[in-house]
Amino acid sequence: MAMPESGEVADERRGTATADPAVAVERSEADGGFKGGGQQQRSRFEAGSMPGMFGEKGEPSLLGASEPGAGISWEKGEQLRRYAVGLMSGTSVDGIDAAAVEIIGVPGGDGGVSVRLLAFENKPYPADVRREIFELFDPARATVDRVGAMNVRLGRLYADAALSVIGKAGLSPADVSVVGSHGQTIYHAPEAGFTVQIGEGAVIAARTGIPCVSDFRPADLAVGGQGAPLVPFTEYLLYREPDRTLLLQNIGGIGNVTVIPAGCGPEDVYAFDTGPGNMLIDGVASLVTGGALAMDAGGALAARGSANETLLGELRQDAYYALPVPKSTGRERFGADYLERIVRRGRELGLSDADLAATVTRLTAWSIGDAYDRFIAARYAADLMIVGGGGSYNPVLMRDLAAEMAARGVTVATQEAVGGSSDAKEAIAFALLADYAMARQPANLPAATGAARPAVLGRSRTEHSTRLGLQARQALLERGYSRVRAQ
Ligand SMILES: Nc1ncnc2c1ncn2[C@@H]1O[C@H](COP(=O)(O)OP(=O)(O)OP(=O)(O)O)[C@@H](O)[C@H]1O
Ligand SMILES: CC(=O)N[C@H]1[C@@H]2OC[C@@H](O2)[C@@H](O)[C@@H]1O[C@H](C)C(=O)O
Repeated sequence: MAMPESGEVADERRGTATADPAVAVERSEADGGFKGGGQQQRSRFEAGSMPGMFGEKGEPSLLGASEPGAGISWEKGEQLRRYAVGLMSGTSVDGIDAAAVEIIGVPGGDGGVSVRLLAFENKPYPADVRREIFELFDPARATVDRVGAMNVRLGRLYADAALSVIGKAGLSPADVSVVGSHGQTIYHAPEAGFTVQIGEGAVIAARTGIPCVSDFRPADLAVGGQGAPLVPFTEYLLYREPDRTLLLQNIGGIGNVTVIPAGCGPEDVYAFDTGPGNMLIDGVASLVTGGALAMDAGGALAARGSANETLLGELRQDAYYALPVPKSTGRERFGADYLERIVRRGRELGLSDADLAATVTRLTAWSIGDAYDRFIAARYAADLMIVGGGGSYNPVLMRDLAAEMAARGVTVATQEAVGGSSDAKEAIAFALLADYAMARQPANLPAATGAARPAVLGRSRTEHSTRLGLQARQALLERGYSRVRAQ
């Protein structure tokens, strides 16, 4: 989605936000940052990890006091403060979300970590890039030469997005300890043990001079997980509360929910993909306008139609909804072919464009309520559902979702309403996941992905010729980041 500059958005939203002090997400007055709450709970991941990483209070540091330019600043006895960039390109293929953040705390340490958003940007993909990515979703057209070329082209675009958001945050590349880049998923086949994200990390590292962590998902797949969803680990770190059970619902191309029980440890958190998010809504908007619209902006099309119960009844029968959790999905199931079948059937039933849009919008909302009934309600009564992702900007979808969840006694709020950012959340998550990767700390949640055990995620690329990038990495290594925990 083509978003305005983050500062403007944040300011505008701040005016309308109904900050809920009970939610464990604090927004900095200055810049819309996040700070993790509930960090007092010790966890399996945290307990005893990397003791003495920063020395006892007052002990001389390895590198002395704050070192501007080393990517971090650190004073005696203080916790490590560093800057990181997170890049996310989701299944909607709308572009690159880039977040520059400040991170304080020890990954995997007792005190937890806090993250503050410094700047956010969304860089829409050039039209030809978006078009070609859609072609690469078709395995027959995703030939090695095309995938290889796009891998490098995206690497360059990601690097430029990172440099841009770094500038916007008032930082220079030398200040940044790591870029975490999710990449663009072009195929996701967890049942076959693989997933493919492209956007070459080596290119990002070379072009920015900053170490880059990419390819987060394969390490989880390698230990039996789905490789998705990965954001729940960061949601556990940043959102958990002692007294309320939260559902964090993302509505991107695909919908996914994270269940964060009141007072939970990491082993209690679970998550799964609920089904299509905006994917079908975008698809209908595009199909009925001959490609002129990439989304149903403001839910305008759906608002003019009505959901058709016959078609809905048929779509609800899709086997995905009943599959046991953990589970993840993508365009392989809910992509172009599925959409064409829906539109064909809708036409048979005499539906207008607007009715089709209203029907797939209602289906997305229904799938989230249905997932609650099947996989959550018997275990936890949720206090609040916090919705992020671009779907939260679709008022028709939000209306339908609020109705679904009200029937189940669950209040629905947007990320903005609790001081977060629907746009920036996943990019922030990949900055934090990269920070954990640099610290060689596990960052998957086995209960979310189905992995047999925690795994250190990501593939690191370092630009060795860049003195400051290397220096930043050295500084992290010297503080114990090289310790690999037994798995
Ligand atoms: N103003 C708006 N009105 C309606 N829909 C919107 C609006 N803004 C964004 N969206 C929807 O949000 C989508 C983008 O959401 P988002 O960026 O969260 O997805 P993503 O990160 O690509 O997906 P995923 O989380 O599945 O990887 C758009 O494709 C569109 O459907
Ligand atoms: C394979 C893949 O890219 N999956 C995405 C997708 O988009 C939403 C949902 O499906 C989620 O499972 C995941 O992304 C988020 C960022 C995650 O890993 O948490």
